[in-house]
Amino acid sequence: MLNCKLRPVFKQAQVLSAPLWRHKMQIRGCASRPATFQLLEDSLVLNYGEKPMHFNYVWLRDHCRSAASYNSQTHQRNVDTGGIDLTIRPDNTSVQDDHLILTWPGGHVTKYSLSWLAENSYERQKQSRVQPRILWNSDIYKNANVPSAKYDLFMSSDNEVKKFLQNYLLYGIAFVDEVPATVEATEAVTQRVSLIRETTYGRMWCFTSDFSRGDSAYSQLALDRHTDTSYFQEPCGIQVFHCLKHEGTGGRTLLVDGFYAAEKVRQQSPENFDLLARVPIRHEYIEKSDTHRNHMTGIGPVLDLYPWNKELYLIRYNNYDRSVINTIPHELVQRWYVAHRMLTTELRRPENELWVKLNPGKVVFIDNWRVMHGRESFTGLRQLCGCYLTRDDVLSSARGFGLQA
Ligand SMILES: C[N+](C)(C)CCCC[C@H](N)C(=O)O
Ligand SMILES: O=C(O)CCC(=O)C(=O)O
Ligand SMILES: [Fe+2]
Repeated sequence: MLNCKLRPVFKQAQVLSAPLWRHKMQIRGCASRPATFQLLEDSLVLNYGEKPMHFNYVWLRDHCRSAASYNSQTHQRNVDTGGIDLTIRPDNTSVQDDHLILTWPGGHVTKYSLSWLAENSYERQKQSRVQPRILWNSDIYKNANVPSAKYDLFMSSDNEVKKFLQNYLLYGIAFVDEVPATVEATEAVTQRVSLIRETTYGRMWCFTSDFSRGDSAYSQLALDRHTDTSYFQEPCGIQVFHCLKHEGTGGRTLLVDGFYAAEKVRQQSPENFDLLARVPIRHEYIEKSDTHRNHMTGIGPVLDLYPWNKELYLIRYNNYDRSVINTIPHELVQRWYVAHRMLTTELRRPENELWVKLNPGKVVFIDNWRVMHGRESFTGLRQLCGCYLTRDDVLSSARGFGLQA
């Protein structure tokens, strides 16, 4: 938050393109910070805090929070945006008691608190992260000693769920221990935080190395680090695993923070990072058997970034399911492979690998938009159950607890 004691420096003259006309007004109340504004052709510039903020007039009318314009019970807009004159400008503008007051042609009055405007400005959004995270390699994660939730408390205490979600948001993985080794208990655990996302694999799924589906997951083979359902237009947000039984050797789970690796690429080569973020590729899942017919494709870049602040929010990385590359013009293909190799090199550094044996009782939640999973080959009977969760509902639960998500 901006601090009252910090007096902002007013340098707007250099930053602004020549205004048609100017109106400056400075308010110095006891509790208020000084605020000045200028009226440009299509926007108002507010100096309140460190950097000038620009508010377009149509935007200001569109975001009016008066009872006529906005239903604060339902948090929904009443204003018909399609009916706002695109050349609208306020007839009168003033700052009083930490509020910006605009009178529009026709007499409608809009009153914004300056802190609301600052909070909701593009300039603020551009500087801030949507999701605070702690990026990790194996040592960072282990040294953080992140506690696992315990089943009993997790099922009865909302505060326990809150702590769990906080860890999940920060690290992209979180564990619940002492869960009864049943599908029902696993399902009950997931329902403390979200809704299950049903897919072609089922709602709650239980699988073993029986080749019941046309996918290498249903074998005893090792699986390299990857994200799941990269062939969905929106890959599943969260994956939950619970190993109900393993009578044999091997089968440890590999976890790698894809964002840690991607940020290493960003530091070493912004060009490679940019290429991975810009070039769309396709993933696919084709299954043709007597019992299952599926053909899914999803198209998107390896790295998805928020356009306004370049924050990474999703990684698609699955060498098994990556489909024919025909979305990259020939002059970029070689460069794309070089960039992809740099990411692969980072993802494969042994120090970035977190290996865990999922024994019965331990349920892991994995952010499938961030953290890659894989497994070691194994022998014997190994039964895993789990599900995918809808990301929107996990984040909604987190926000319900007041967490930033
Ligand atoms: C988890 N479960 C066994 C149900 C499905 C596995 C899907 C595997 C697929 N290759 C992918 O990466 O999406
Ligand atoms: O068997 C495992 O541990 C995980 C396999 C896998 O990658 C998956 O089911 O998505
Ligand atoms: Fe997988």
